[in-house]
Amino acid sequence: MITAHHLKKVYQTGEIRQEVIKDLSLEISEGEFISLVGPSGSGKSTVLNMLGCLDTPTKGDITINGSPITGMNRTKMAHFRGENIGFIFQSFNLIPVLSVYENIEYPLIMIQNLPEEERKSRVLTLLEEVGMLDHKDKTPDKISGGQMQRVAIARALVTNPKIVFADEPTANLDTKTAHMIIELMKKIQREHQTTFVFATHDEKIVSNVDRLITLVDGEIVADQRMNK
Ligand SMILES: Nc1ncnc2c1ncn2[C@@H]1O[C@H](COP(=O)(O)OP(=O)(O)OP(=O)(O)O)[C@@H](O)[C@H]1O
Repeated sequence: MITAHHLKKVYQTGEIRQEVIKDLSLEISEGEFISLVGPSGSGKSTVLNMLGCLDTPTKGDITINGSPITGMNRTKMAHFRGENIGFIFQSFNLIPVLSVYENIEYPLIMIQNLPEEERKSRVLTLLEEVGMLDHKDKTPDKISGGQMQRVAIARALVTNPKIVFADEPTANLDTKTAHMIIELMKKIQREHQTTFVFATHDEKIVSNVDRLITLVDGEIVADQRMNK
């Protein structure tokens, strides 16, 4: 479903040139639940952003669901991302002036011709699924961090993406809430066959993954499939 071949990423900031990813190849199958671990600065976010169409590699090719995404122009890529990919961020990135319901509904505004009833039904189903139906009219400042991340998960899923990337989704949460968030993502992966790829520092919270990819200095140093 995702194939990345010989990815290279160089950041150029003024005079400083930093080769963060040198030569990374990776294949991800449909429905996998993958954790990308590694020390700070090892390139986890860079890899997620490239696979998730938020950034482009300096060199190399990425194909998602048979579509070559490297080479797409920005508009085409944004469109592709909107239809195929969900994102969850460390800092939740909810819109403060919108209610929980409206935050989840927001990505659907980008999808034209979606009947009002379908829109409403998707949002309500997800609110139920992430356990936030009772809080649907609150603004983000009235709910806890764990609840904000539940809303962000629902928002990432509302477009029915086949792939969800999560960048340190539990970093701002206590250990118990972090476990609950991972369990929730796992449940959604089981029920919807959504592919999840999440980056984390914390190997303790990844006991439930199918596959653990370890990155050091922009290179995959281990790629383990976990037996259950
Ligand atoms: N937009 C950018 N411009 C310049 N350098 C960048 C940029 N983004 C990341 N870097 C550098 O690339 C390296 C890898 O960063 P990246 O955020 O991908 O690592 P990470 O493993 O996700 O780290 P962390 O766990 O701290 O989030 C770091 O040295 C970082 O400073």
